[in-house]
Amino acid sequence: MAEARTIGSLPVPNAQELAGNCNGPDEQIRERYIRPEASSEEVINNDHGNMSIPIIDLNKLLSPQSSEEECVKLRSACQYWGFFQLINHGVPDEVIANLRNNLVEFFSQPLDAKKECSQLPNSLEGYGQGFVGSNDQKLDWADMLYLQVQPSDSRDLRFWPTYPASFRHSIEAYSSETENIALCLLQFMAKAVGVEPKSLLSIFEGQARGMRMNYYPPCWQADKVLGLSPHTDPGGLTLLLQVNDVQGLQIKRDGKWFFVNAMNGALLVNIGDTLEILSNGKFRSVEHRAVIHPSRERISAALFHHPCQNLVISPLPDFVKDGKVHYRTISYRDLLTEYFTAELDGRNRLEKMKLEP
Ligand SMILES: O=C(O)CCC(=O)C(=O)O
Ligand SMILES: [Fe+2]
Repeated sequence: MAEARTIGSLPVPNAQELAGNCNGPDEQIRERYIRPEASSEEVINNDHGNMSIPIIDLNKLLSPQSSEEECVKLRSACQYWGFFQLINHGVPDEVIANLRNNLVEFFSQPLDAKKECSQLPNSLEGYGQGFVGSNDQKLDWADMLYLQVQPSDSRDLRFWPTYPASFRHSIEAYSSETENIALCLLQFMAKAVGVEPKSLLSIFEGQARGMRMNYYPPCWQADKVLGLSPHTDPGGLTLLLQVNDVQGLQIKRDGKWFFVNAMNGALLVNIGDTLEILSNGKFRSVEHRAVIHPSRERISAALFHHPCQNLVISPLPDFVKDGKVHYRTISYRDLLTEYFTAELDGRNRLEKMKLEP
């Protein structure tokens, strides 16, 4: 997201270092990291039946005998959950394993080594923390490495780690193996709701993709902090890979948080704001957050698919069959600027764009 390159953020401590220095019962967590909502809101941990997020099989979508039935599941997943676990996605195990190993190794280096790819002033690309706009903003218990990965000529290699030696190659391989997954899903999503597949495809084909690799250090008072504040993703589809075996993603449904048990080998897919608006609300961009483990680090990698920077987003005519437009028009640039800087978090930003029924 080009905006990530032009938005300056206030410097804040490195969370991994902070955690390393204060991980004992005698230490107080700094005030700016204390988040009462981390433990005050109800969390559903039940992973059975209609309480668990849907599983979609890409193979079944692609085979003529099962496609229609799987499309019905996909439609329901996009309408009611905004999230699903994608299995049989075709990304080779080895490509995922290499990325996983390299990420674990990258984050386990001493801080000085990671600082070789530090964010620069006025940019969120590179190694550092998420956007911080004021000195009293609450802080997330996390560090990140954000890279623009596609198109390949937009890469800024200053921020691409050179250690481990195979890291750049791993990101490249993962990025190219996942290239068509989101585009393919978009076509099935359109088909599932009776819309011409080209309508969504043409908006995302060949556009920018960015990868946000999140590092969540453990915290002995894990229920007092948050790894990633509640938010919705701004773009089209996000492919989220849980890198190690520590769970921590929660999504909001009917006012309650649901703990997601990411399946090993699956990719978590979620819908971003742009897709909710384009689909006139048919597909839902769902609020999610990351929580912290008391004794183990957690790593995740989110691959964001963006539309063209200059896109002016409004519901597509194919999705406005009943004649009612439910969202205001907004440029993607403004949407991104709001994502990075606005005070509104969670779904509130998106709610503001809704027109009165
Ligand atoms: O770490 C996670 O599970 C969530 C990451 C996420 O939502 C993001 O990077 O936008
Ligand atoms: Fe997200």
